Amino acid sequence: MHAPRIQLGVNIDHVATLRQARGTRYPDPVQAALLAEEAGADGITVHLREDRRHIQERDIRLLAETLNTRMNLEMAVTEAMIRLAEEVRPAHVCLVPEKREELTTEGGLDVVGGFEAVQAACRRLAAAGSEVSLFIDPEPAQIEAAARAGAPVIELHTGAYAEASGQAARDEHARIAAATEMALELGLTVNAGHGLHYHNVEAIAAIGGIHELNIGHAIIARAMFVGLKEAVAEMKRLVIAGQEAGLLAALDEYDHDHAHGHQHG
Ligand SMILES: CC(=O)[C@@H](O)[C@H](O)COP(=O)(O)O
Ligand SMILES: NCC(=O)COP(=O)(O)O
Repeated sequence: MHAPRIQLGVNIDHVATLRQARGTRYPDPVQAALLAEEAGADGITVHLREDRRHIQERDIRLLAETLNTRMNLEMAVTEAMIRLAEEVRPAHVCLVPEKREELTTEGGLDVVGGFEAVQAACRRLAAAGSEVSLFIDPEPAQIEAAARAGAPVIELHTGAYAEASGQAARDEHARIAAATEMALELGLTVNAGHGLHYHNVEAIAAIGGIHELNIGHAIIARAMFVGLKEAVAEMKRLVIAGQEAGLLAALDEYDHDHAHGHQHG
């Protein structure tokens, strides 16, 4: 059973968090991005927040000129952010919700409630050459609206899964797996992210059909102790191992069903 190798997008926001803590030039997120690429990152994700708490416009412009892989620019659905993306033209733009008082992204984008604005943003950003993804909760209504809005990609919010444990975590995992299956049937590319770390990532990577995982906070935290390149390489090994385990499980299930006469569509 062959599947395209799952991709790892490394989010470098929190390198910038450390820089902004003192207003110094270091650590430079651009340097971090190039090191992450050397360690195997398939892309670099950056969230330009309206309150500029970490990533700055300067970072975005320099990354656009220096990355060897591809930039995934996360941003709110605002006129200012859309105009910046139309100017910078990143390979990918991920539309995310933003509340100034939030510690981190709390929920998925409400595509259903803000359909016209999201659809218009998808059109403008696609016209500028960016591939648009919508950061949404694993909810059927939001997935259907995302497809209708014209986004070719969704990123499933894994925050609830990451915060849960025991049966609740298993339930959230099943919710993400079902959302992935529904989205694939609608022809969407499915990414996932938020709150993933070294102990919960493999189960998400094992979900069949997931194209990319975007992971940041846990990698940057690990880098404090092992260095950024090792932290990225370790996460990439886990993500690939997770996908392989998922493929093997699917193959075992196929062989079992086949041996017992179940026909597959
Ligand atoms: C959308 C998402 O889940 C993250 O990529 C986002 O960047 C979180 O915001 P902070 O990076 O500010 O925690
Ligand atoms: N979209 C998720 C992302 O880019 C990274 O989220 P996190 O790993 O920092 O929680």
